Amino acid sequence: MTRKVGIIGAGHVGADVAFSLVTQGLCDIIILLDENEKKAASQSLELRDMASLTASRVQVIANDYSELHDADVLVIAVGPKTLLREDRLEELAETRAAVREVIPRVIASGFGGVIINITNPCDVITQIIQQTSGLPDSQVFGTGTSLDTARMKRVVGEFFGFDPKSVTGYVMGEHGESQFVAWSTVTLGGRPVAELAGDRDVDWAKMNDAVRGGGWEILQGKGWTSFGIATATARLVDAVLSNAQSVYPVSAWDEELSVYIGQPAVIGKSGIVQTLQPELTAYEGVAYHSSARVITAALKSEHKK
Ligand SMILES: NC(=O)c1ccc[n+]([C@@H]2O[C@H](COP(=O)([O-])OP(=O)(O)OC[C@H]3O[C@@H](n4cnc5c(N)ncnc54)[C@H](O)[C@@H]3O)[C@@H](O)[C@H]2O)c1
Repeated sequence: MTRKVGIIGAGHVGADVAFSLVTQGLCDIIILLDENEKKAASQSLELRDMASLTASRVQVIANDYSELHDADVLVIAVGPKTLLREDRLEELAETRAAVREVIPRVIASGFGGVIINITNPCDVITQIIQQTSGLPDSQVFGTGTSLDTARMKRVVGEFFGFDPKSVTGYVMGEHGESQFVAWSTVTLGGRPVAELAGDRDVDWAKMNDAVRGGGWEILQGKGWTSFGIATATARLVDAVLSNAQSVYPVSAWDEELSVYIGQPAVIGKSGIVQTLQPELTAYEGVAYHSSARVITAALKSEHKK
């Protein structure tokens, strides 16, 4: 069976997602789309240059929306004119307009696969994509707190001197300023971090800030972030293509709060199989609800103008 993946937005993030998929041989065909057609064509040409060097063959096609009709997965990575903003919500006016322009074209192609959204503000844009597409909410999800969770694993792993892969647990809530590390879920080798810290004086709030501020720190130096999110997205694309039933922290629909928000969810071939709300402490529960309010307020902000 041919595994076909579309990517809209051939900038830093979209191109690095394609690069990850090609180098890891995770799909057979990539459709790269961008309003800057020259850029999408160049990116695809460079990716095709890799064909003789990678283990498996991946076909890359540029700028043809009609090719999406039988794609299994579509990654949204369109961006605003400038990325240098500390709060991702500031991208909303531009990125909302961009997805409202591209999604009807996607649906017109006959696309019926799973949409994975990266574009910021991720949770808000994911909801707009779902509403605009008319696809079931399980078939549309965002990368959400995947990247923040990877950052948390780096911060915690480096603090305790462990491989970040040995850290389990989740960052939850908005992929933005109101996110929080759900410390009660974080373990190292099965032991809760608080227990492992023992008598050490750990500044948990500072660690939380290091996780939340990680993206801004990178943006200030290089102007964009892409390696982490591209790697996380490649894992999610693979989870859909292989019907993995794996758990990832993504922006999934919360039925009770009527909002897309970062939480652990099981990913399979039709998208979200189920969400798995961990048992949070009272403090974390409050943080989750207040983060949901931030996302909802951003969604409603358009109607106030
Ligand atoms: N969710 C996450 O964890 C995460 C991490 C990093 C970046 N991002 C977000 O990803 C997005 C892309 O970032 P980037 O660094 O690749 O930006 P970029 O400027 O390098 O690329 C964005 C691309 O989108 C294209 N584009 C804009 N409007 C379009 C439209 N209507 N149709 C087709 N193409 C369009 C642009 O031409 C450009 O090539 C941003 O919103 C950024 O904030 C999210």
